[in-house]
Amino acid sequence: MALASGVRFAARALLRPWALLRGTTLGRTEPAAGGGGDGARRFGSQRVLVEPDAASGVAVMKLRNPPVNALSLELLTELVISLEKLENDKTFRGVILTSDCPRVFCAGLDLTEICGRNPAHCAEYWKAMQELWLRTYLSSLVLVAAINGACPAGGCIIALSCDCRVLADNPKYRIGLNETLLGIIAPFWLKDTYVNTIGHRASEQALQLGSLFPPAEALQVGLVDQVVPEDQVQSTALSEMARWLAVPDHARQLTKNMMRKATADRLLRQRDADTQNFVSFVCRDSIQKSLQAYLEKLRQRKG
Ligand SMILES: CCCCCC/C=C/CC(=O)SCCNC(=O)CCNC(=O)[C@H](O)C(C)(C)COP(=O)(O)OP(=O)(O)OC[C@H]1O[C@@H](n2cnc3c(N)ncnc32)[C@H](O)[C@@H]1OP(=O)(O)O
Repeated sequence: MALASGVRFAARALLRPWALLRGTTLGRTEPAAGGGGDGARRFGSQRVLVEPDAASGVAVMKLRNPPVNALSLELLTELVISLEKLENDKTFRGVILTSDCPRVFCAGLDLTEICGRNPAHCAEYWKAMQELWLRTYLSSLVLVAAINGACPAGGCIIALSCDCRVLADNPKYRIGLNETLLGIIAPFWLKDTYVNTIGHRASEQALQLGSLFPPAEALQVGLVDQVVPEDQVQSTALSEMARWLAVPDHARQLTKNMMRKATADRLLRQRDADTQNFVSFVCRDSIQKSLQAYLEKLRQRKG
């Protein structure tokens, strides 16, 4: 597919600077605990743990960037590489995306990547964020999000880019796009992803209010597909996966592409402008002050 190869090309161009991966050990393979054959070997990188099961064709991909899985440049890059590796291996048809950090699925953008940084760094960072979204949103694999913790902002977008979402039933595990509460604005492709999932009116309200939905409300508004007790998140994600994998791949993939291509194309057409817009916005003094104040509040909230 032209679009897929375009995205792959862009990813390669983006990912060529390997120096980016400070201290990563990409491609490392090690036996899973208690594991034996190939199907039980896990691989991944410092911040993304991949547990592949060749027999079922499903891999579990765990985010492990403690304490809160903030989307640092390294984590974004490692996620894209891990996903590409699985997509290129015909053994795999599905990925369950989950967190290795207790109580948090993903805290969204790593605010330290855009606070007090120069415009070039902010641009590089935003391109990596765009790339991860394009990759997940258009992935040929079935992606199921097993949301085992809080899931604000960029974390929510990663979950919404999956095909299906299972959320643990814990009132602290809220999900949504809360950008306005930080004094920032969700870019159009985050908004589009929201609208495609929960509809225009619900998005209009939730985006303006910066709503973070607790599980029952998230289910009601359609942000997640199932809410289950915490100890059943993984098994429910596997059952969901089986349901999706029962459909022939080619028909499901073409249908997914038909549903999502226009939204992705919109970003692909104006990627540079979106990057420039992001950089000039976050580098404003007033926005830097808001972000600093928000980070400070997060730090003080502790304990
Ligand atoms: C055209 C303009 C376009 C702009 C587009 C911008 C798009 C933005 C999308 C985003 O993703 S913005 C980021 C929004 N994220 C949040 O608001 C989440 C903030 N975090 C939390 O609410 C909580 O941390 C949590 C995720 C609910 C977890 O709570 P918990 O009590 O378990 O941990 P904390 O004690 O709060 O945090 C631990 C530690 O981590 C730091 N931290 C938390 N979130 C972030 C983050 N997003 N980036 C960087 N650092 C973060 C926090 O400050 C603590 O640090 P410390 O040094 O240990 O005190």
